[in-house]
Amino acid sequence: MISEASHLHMLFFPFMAPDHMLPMVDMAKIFAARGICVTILTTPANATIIHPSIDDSILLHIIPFPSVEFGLPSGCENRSLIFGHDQLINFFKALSSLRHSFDYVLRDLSPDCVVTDMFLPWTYYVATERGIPRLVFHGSSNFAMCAADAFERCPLKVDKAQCFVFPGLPHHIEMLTTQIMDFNKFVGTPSEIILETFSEAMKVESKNYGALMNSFYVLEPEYADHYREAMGRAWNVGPVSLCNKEVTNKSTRGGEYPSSVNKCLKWLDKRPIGSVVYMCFGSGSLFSMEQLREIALGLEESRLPFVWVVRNERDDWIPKGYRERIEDVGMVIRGWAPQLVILNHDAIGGFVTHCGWNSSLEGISAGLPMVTWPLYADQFYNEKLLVDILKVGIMVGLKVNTFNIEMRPIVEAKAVKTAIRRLMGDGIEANERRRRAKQLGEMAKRAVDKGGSSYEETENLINELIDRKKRV
Ligand SMILES: O=c1ccn([C@@H]2O[C@H](COP(=O)(O)OP(=O)(O)O[C@H]3O[C@H](CO)[C@@H](O)[C@H](O)[C@H]3O)[C@@H](O)[C@H]2O)c(=O)[nH]1
Repeated sequence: MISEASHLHMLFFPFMAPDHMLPMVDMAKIFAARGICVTILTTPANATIIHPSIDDSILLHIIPFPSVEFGLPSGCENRSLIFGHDQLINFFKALSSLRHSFDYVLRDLSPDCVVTDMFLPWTYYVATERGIPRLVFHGSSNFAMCAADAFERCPLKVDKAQCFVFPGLPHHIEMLTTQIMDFNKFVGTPSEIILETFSEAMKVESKNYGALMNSFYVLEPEYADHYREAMGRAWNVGPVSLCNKEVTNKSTRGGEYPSSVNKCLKWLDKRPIGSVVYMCFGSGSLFSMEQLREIALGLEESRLPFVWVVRNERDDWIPKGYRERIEDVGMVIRGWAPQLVILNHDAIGGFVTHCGWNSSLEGISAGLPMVTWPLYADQFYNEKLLVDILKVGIMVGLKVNTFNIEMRPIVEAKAVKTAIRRLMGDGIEANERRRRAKQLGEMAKRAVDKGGSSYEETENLINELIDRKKRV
């Protein structure tokens, strides 16, 4: 039946932010590689980021983005360029105004289905009015989705309680209330726009055709099942980043081939296998100067080789004489790092991550044990999965889920050093963690290979859509 795939047309419309665009473009590539006719819908500035990472098998359809009309600087079309609440509100308003353009695109291209981001809930209504099924992409793990759902449904949320036990989940999961992402805290604050978008997304959640998950069944089987029982149909087609096989694919994933790739590879090639720690906190996480200084000292005191990605632009956190002292052991990358290239280099032996879902899954796919350092959003859920369920993580011990840099307790250099040394050590505990991580990495690769669970789930969805197309 898959030979009929070329007649099927899927339209992908990612939310414009690196953490959502990267996996959705990977997903689009996975379906294109199976012979589906795939179009990615985006705006001019985002098209220049996506273009280097796709080939002719995928069409890019570009619609204008009304930045200036909504009080944003010209060309400001991606959440990574948004500063402050006013801009965030304007960005979401500008996004909603794309409704009409989206409708015209559906009219002109008549795709057989659309895959759109959860942050674009209005796409459900537009697609439904045109009789086109909408698949949603959330960007989170099954575990995080189920935990968030259990929390939202629970009438017994008590603000002052220290601990929250998630009702109805397959495992006994408890977390400090301060670690839970509670959108209700946004009521009456400038971040209310996120709560509104989230509420809109939840309204259509059970009406969607289903969800495309960037995960694989055997990673979190109880939660993949629980998601389907509690929230709706879903296809686990990941880890999607594994579709980037060559170094060039891995490096152009965030846009142009970054200049740091060759420098990084040269540096890593000189290190022994499994000896280097890689530390990165995702596409948008910034730290206070004090925290950066503590990290810098902790890395240095660990006496282990490291690659550390720093997104802050200021550099007054750099301790005196630091650059010279670490010259032979450490590499600090400012801005954007070729993460997939680094994680999959033999020299890397451990990953310090903020537990964004993409990074968590990329670490799993690379077979690496991790130090977990969650900051906000779903990251504390992902930490639970990595540490308590999969047992491949060591917590650094953060207890407050907050976007506010100043509200975060400081992790001191000594704690950074201790966590890293435990991660990279060669005692029984560290070796066991390493063994499990390696095993998960192999499972991830098997899942996306022919006959694996993600390969099969992708095929099942394609066949179902082909059947549907024949019926309508
Ligand atoms: O220098 C960098 C930094 C990031 N990345 C890539 O960017 C993505 C980052 O995604 P993620 O690890 O999920 O982190 P965030 O950017 O922080 O992601 C946001 O979106 C995720 C998916 O919804 C959530 O799980 C997180 O909590 C939320 O912060 C990954 O693919 C990385 O490989 C790079 O390639 N180079």
